[in-house]
Amino acid sequence: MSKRDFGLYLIITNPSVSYAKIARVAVDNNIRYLQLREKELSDREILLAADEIMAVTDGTDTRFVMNDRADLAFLCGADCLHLGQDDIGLLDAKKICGGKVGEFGLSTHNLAQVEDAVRLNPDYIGFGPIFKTPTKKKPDPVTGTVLLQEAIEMAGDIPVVAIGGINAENLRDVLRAGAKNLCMVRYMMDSTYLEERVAETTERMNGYFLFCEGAQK
Ligand SMILES: Cc1ncc(COP(=O)(O)OP(=O)(O)O)c(N)n1
Ligand SMILES: Cc1ncsc1CCOP(=O)(O)O
Ligand SMILES: [Mg+2]
Repeated sequence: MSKRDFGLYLIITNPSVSYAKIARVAVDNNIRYLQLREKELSDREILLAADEIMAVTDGTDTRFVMNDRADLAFLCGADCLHLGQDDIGLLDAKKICGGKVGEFGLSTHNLAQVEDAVRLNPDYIGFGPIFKTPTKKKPDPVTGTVLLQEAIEMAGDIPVVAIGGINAENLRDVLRAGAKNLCMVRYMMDSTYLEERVAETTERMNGYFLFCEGAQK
């Protein structure tokens, strides 16, 4: 794992427990990025949710990420903004955020997009959907793990977050493809056992990384 990699990335979408509880679990488990991705809420509700989360994450190592919206990221003072292919571009987002938002992540769904994203030097690149997922209303075509491996190689030093359809059953396939960072939206959000799922997934990931280090010696 390179210094820039961070492991598990948490995204909040239709959670089964409160925002404050998720933020507490993220902080206690040293999760570096916690993203608010609520597609059905009003802008006002998103800002209220952001306040609830940042009341817990502020001053910790967990960075609060606003999804899609540079204006809301600026208003709530998010640590990071995540932009998709249909959102405003990174340079425009930086103009809006005026230095108040320190980090930026970009979504990609194929290798051409990864190549473009690398040129913009974001703090991380999301890549997927790796597998079929119902979480996104209009998902891009499934990439599979072979393309994921190529995306990770292409991104070089920039951390790649594998996303889309990842669960406890296929986690090992994603790790075998070389993923050092990944996100499981439904698996984490559909359960009231979030704490257990985060701890167990982090343990499995760290166990796999240690196993790989041992095999290289
Ligand atoms: C870490 C991370 N990776 C990818 C995405 C997906 O972003 P996008 O393609 O813009 O889709 P929506 O999440 O906005 O539906 C993400 N949010 N986070
Ligand atoms: C936001 C997003 N971007 C690509 S796939 C996806 C949804 C991931 O959700 P899940 O982990 O539940 O498949
Ligand atoms: Mg988006």
